[in-house]
Amino acid sequence: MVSVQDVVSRETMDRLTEYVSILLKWNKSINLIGRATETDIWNRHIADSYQVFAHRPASPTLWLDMGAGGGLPGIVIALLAQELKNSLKTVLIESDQRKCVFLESAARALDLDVVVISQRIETADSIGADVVSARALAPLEKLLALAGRHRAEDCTFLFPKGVNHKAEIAGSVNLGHPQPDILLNPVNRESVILRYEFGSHASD
Ligand SMILES: C[S@@+](CC[C@H](N)C(=O)[O-])C[C@H]1O[C@@H](n2cnc3c(N)ncnc32)[C@H](O)[C@@H]1O
Repeated sequence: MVSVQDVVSRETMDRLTEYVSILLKWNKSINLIGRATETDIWNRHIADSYQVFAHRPASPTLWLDMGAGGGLPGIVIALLAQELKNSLKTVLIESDQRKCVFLESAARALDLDVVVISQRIETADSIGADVVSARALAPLEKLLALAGRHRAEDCTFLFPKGVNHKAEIAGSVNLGHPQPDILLNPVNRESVILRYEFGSHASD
């Protein structure tokens, strides 16, 4: 099993620990993560989010996480990016206003370069992101349509998906979408990360 502790600095680990503590505190009043997953939060949520970050393209500048919920993976990505000291801005779109209050509060407490947009993805102004992620948001065809309106010409999509990913991919390919790379997720053998690359990202 991959342990986040083994791959990030002590300082980043402390900041992740602070995020976990804020998330668990707010989870008492807002449903940010399933109660049953609280005791396994490092594996089920933090390490799982780390896997999305691990598959980023070279030097991303604007990362959009759609349906950010409690900041998984968006807040974790913004935290991990600080360690690399490259200037990544992270945009989180979330339609639930209470979750947006949480996201803004967590980003402030952790001093992160994060913009929270409290709107539906379908109606938000186009972001022009060079990375778009979404975890547990929607079926693949819908994700592709939502991400498509927010991407820059050169862009990478990273979508964690579960056991039904093969059927979802087949359905989307039938509708004319490209075949994604299927990246194994060492944290959870039943899940994968689907990667789509466009423009210059396709030739990286
Ligand atoms: C199942 S939760 C997943 C949250 C987080 N990504 C995670 O993995 O824990 C889906 C989130 O997407 C938000 N959401 C659903 N449809 C949306 C839309 N059309 N625009 C913006 N947010 C949306 C919901 O409010 C919810 O917080």
